[in-house]
Formats: sequence, structure tokens, C-alpha cells
Amino acid sequence: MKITVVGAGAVGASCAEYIAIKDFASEVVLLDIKEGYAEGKAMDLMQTATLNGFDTTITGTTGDYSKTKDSQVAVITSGIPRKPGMTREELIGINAGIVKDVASQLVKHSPDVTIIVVSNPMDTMTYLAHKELNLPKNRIIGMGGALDSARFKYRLSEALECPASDVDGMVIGGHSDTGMLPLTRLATRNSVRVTEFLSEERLSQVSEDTKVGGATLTKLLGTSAWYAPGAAVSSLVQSIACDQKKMFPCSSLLEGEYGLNDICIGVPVIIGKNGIEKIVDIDLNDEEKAKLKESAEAVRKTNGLLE
Ligand SMILES: NC(=O)c1ccc[n+]([C@@H]2O[C@H](COP(=O)([O-])OP(=O)(O)OC[C@H]3O[C@@H](n4cnc5c(N)ncnc54)[C@H](O)[C@@H]3O)[C@@H](O)[C@H]2O)c1
Ligand SMILES: O=C(O)C[C@H](O)C(=O)O
Repeated sequence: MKITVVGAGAVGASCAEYIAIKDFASEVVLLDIKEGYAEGKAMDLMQTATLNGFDTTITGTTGDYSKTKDSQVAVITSGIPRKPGMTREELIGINAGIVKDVASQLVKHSPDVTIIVVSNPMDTMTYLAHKELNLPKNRIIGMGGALDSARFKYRLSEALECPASDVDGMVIGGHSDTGMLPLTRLATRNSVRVTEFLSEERLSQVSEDTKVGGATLTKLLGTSAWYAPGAAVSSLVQSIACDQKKMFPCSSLLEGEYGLNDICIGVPVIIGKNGIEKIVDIDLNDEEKAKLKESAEAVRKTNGLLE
């Protein structure tokens, strides 16, 4: 399985590292426009192979898409990250052009590729990739919900004072500071609803902390996060490469599901060798439906900026 990661920056390199450490891919190609950067990151990562015990070959290239030929999966992380105080939506002016160009180049060299879009504003960049490429809708996936759900579980485990592995939960909706919808009603600790353990006030705090998870880290780091984003992307890549058929919330092109049309937004999907193999329609209550609708309106507004 050959995987391309475009953008050898913080998230791209972290993603390549996790893919290699999980050791399920034969080859990872890192591509960047900064001269020598992807080659350098690839060499540095390859020098961890004997230390971390993986057999994946990682190579780097400066802008040569012929090296990405016949990739089965490609991840787009190219573009600028936000700085403290910014929203993800403010990145659209620069990132839209980059994502459009990169997506077309990828498909030119790998017509059967499945694309995972990471660059922000991610839901709109995923929508842009759909409009630009016109690929079967299962082959373009936006990564946001897998990361937001991991942050939600982290915040829940803090509140519950238990290991994160005891917790299950999911965040749907837009990947934005206000649009995320952590499904507190459905979250569980070993099959018991977390509402049994935590007050409404505490759960509301967990929800708010989850929604601003990216902004909190951006403030601390001076740029946006990369370890959890890289790990989240690598989990999606693994589910495709190993046909695991795991369920993640991912930004998916909706055609009537959840009452939404012609929009990419985070909903639960099954990820396997064919990319998005199924959109899972879960039973939301009226309040959750209203919040998802509101989140979709905000994503639509950002999509409008593409014109
Ligand atoms: N969806 C998510 O959950 C999520 C999570 C984290 C970061 N992000 C987004 O991912 C993007 C990357 O973040 P980062 O921290 O890795 O940034 P970064 O600046 O560390 O890396 C971005 C890389 O993209 C490269 N690049 C720019 N234009 C390119 C082009 N046309 N072709 C190839 N490479 C190009 C740059 O040279 C740079 O190395 C940002 O837009 C960020 O907001 C999204
Ligand atoms: O917060 C950001 O801007 C990057 C990313 O979307 C994240 O959630 O970490």
C-alpha cells in the first residue's frame, strides 16, 4: 500500500511518523514545495526505523508528483495553520488555492486514489475537493471528527477521573470552534452513560473545552497542534489500508442524510478499503438536530466564500 502525504510540515510529518510506527504501509511519499524539506523529514524519519522497528519506506520529494504515482491513499495537509486569536475560517484565502491545485495533481498521477483532506477550514476544503475533482463521493474524506472525538474523550476522562480507554464518545458537526457537536447524551464509560456520573454543568464544561480544543492548543503552542491530528489521520489511513471498517465521524458529502444536501460536514461513517463505505444515520434528539443544522449553516456560509 502506497500512501502520499502532501505537506511535510507539522501535521504531515506527524501523520507519516504514526503510519510508519503502525507499520501497515509499504511506502509513504512525503511531498512539499519547500526545497529539500520533505526529503529531510523523510530521511530523519527513516533514521528512526531501526529504533521504532518498522519496515515502511518513507521518501520525500520537492513538488515532483510523478513520485506519488499510483498512491492508494493521499492525505492533504498542505497550507497554512492558524496563529493564536485566528479562526480556521480565516485560512480560506490562502488554503483554497493550495488544496485545489494539490488535489488535481494527486488525481492526475493516481486516478484511483482516496483522498483525506486535513487543511483548514477542513469542511470547506473537503467540499472544494469534491467540486474540483468530481470523484465518487466515497473517495474524498475530511478529517476533523476523529480528532475532535479523541479530544472529547480526553476531556471526559479528565472529568470522570478515569483512563481515556474507559470512555467512548463522538463529536459530529463542523470542525470549527463553535460548530462542533460533542454528543454528551450518548457518551459512555464502559457502556454506562456518562450522564450517570457527571452533572449537566460539568458535561457542558467538557463540551465547551472540546469545541475550543484546537484554539486552546494554538494559544499554547503559537501554531496549531500536530500530534493528535497526525494520529487521527493515521487511524483513518489504517482503516482504509487494512479495510478495518471502523466508524469515525468524518466530513462527508451529504445527499439527504441528516436532512442536509450539498455540504461536507462531520457525521459518523464506516471507513474501509473503499473509503467512506456507509454514512451512519444515528437518531439525534431535537436539540442535537437543531445544533447540527446551525453548524451546517455556518459551514455553508464559509463554502460561500469559495466563490
Ligand atoms: N483537520 C484537522 O483536524 C487539522 C488538524 C491540524 C491542522 N490542520 C490544518 O492542516 C494544515 C497544516 O498544518 P501544519 O501545522 O502541518 O502546518 P505547517 O506549516 O507545519 O505545514 C504545512 C506545509 O504545507 C506546505 N505547503 C504549502 N503549500 C504547499 C503546496 N502547494 N504543495 C505542497 N506543500 C505545500 C508548507 O511548505 C508546509 O511545510 C493547516 O491548514 C492546519 O490548519 C487541520
Ligand atoms: O485548531 C486548528 O486550527 C488546527 C486543527 O483544526 C485542530 O483542531 O487542531
